[in-house]
Amino acid sequence: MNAVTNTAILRCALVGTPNCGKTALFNALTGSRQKVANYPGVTVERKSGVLHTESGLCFNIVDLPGTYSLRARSPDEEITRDVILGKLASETPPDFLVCVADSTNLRLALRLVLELRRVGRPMMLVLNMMDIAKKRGIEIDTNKLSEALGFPVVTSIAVRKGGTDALVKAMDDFALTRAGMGGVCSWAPPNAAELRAGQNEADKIIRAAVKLPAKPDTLTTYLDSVLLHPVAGLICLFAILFVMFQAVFTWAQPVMDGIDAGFGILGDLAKTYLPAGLLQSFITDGVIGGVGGVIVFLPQIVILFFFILLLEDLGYMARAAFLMDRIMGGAGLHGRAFIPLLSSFACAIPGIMSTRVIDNKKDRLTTILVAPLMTCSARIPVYTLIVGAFIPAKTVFGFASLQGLVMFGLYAVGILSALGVSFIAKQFFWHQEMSPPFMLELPDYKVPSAKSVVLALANRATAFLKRAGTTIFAMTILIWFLASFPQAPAGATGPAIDYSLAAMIGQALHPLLAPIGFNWQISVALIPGMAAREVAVAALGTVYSISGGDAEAQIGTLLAHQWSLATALAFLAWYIFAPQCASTLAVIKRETGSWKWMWITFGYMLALAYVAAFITYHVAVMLGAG
Ligand SMILES: Nc1nc2c(ncn2[C@@H]2O[C@H](COP(=O)(O)OP(=O)(O)OP(=O)(O)O)[C@@H](O)[C@H]2O)c(=O)[nH]1
Ligand SMILES: [Mg+2]
Repeated sequence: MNAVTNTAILRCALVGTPNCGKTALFNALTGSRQKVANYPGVTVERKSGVLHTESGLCFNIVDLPGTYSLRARSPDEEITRDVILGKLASETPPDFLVCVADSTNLRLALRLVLELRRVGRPMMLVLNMMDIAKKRGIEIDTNKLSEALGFPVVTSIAVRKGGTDALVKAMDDFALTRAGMGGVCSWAPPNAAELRAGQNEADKIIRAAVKLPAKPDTLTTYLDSVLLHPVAGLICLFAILFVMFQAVFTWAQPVMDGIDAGFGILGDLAKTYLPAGLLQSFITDGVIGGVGGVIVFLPQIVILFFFILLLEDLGYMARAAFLMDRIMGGAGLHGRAFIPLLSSFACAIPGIMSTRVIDNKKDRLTTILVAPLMTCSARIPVYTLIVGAFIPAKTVFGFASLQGLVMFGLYAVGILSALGVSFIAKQFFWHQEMSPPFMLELPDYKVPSAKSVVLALANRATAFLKRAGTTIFAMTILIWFLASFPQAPAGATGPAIDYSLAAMIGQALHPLLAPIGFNWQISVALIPGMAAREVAVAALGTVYSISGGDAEAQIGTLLAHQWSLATALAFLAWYIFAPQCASTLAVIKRETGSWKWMWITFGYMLALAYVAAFITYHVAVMLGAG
């Protein structure tokens, strides 16, 4: 046996069934901040991190997507299988496997563990979620379990401080006693008899080592009787979504006003202390009018994510998927599409990536095709700006804010059009094939951990601010430059911006966009808006403040004076559909491996955007909103 030197790096992979807490363990061991949530299929990529233990060993830990078996069906499960079997050319195979099991669901876990044992890689087992198992009165004899399995077994609580100490110690011991790990690795898909034998052995081991309580988890059973009820459940789902959107609109307002006032003071300071001229214009019109105009929306984004994170951690998301399965199935969407589509409320990019959990290729493509129609958080600034400027802040039905309702409506149109497009795609591309039945394990409800919600929120907020400071800032500089140069000739009478490059570009595009009610200022905001949707807000802010709008006025007030209601509504309609985000298109190309699907998405969204804006504009004008 080779001796393990203290400088050796040991590669280990975290393997287990979906939702057993692999990523929570990975984060605890390596100090990473990968996404953890209470539903199966959160992790869809391999991620690695490093753990240095007190004894001086160094582990390279790989977190993998969850899987029930090595007979991979979906792209995320294939990643796990390939890493375990060492089939990835780009990656050294793991030295050993750390199997992670949900202690409250050992039967499922052991089936995978026994399958993994046959692969022949050195392995150990971690019984995670021991806190929940204890609370439920599940008793597990780890010594007996280890004896029956033939490798070490330890317990852990991934989400508690110190909850992984025993695991780290066991990993150290394991590495030191099994120096020079390697071993032959082979795997062939098990046949029916082998599968049955595996389940029998798992049951036998459980009988010997586990004592289950007489009473199962009553809280989950009780909550599910309401939340999964075909009628009461749907009512709850819609009530939750309604509260969420009302909150995004009303709770955020005071903080947004505060931030806005802050930028107002900064603008005044810049005006007072900077000499009038290009630098002053750059700071007030470009940076404050543009980037500041986007940062104002941080509170709304934080509130939206707060709700999403809470529901994810609670274990509600998989229930919502279950409830929506019938409706989605009618539109030709697989039940498993729900979570990817829901993640797309945050951003279409992780949404599209999480379609990897869908095993049927056609179902996966349909989901990718419609994911960008879900209202991502980058649309929030655009929607809020227009809704805030054009829809009166009234209370209707005695309790609901009209602006909140309109916002809810915009989201609803996004969802309905996603259902419509998937229905048509199903007919058009794959002639209504039957989807395989929907199977998604429902996780137990868990009390969300305040720490993980706060950390995840901080992550989201930083990401948003970083975007504002990079992409949006860069695009704002571009717009400011285009809108400021060339400068007006001496003796010019009109506003300086009319002589600028921006005006030239805007005027050139205008004939194309005039039929949908867009003026040249909007036209010029659309191209840099491809970098990120919020850029449109920054761009309008910059263009209108350079146009010599009242410097003190908020961009919303300016727009309310400059645009007709019909134009504002057409702009909203455009933003529901427009393929305004280049990164989303790039991810579609990467995930489908073809340019074709990227162009199909781009084309159909552009066509929908144009048609929707056209109809909205002309109907609004006919109704007298022109
Ligand atoms: N109470 C408790 N909750 C835990 C523990 N470990 C994980 N969780 C929670 O269990 C849920 C699932 O955790 P994840 O780490 O996302 O699970 P995963 O195995 O990575 O899931 P996939 O990536 O979907 O395969 C989350 O809500 C975690 O906060 C634990 O030891 N105790
Ligand atoms: Mg995970």
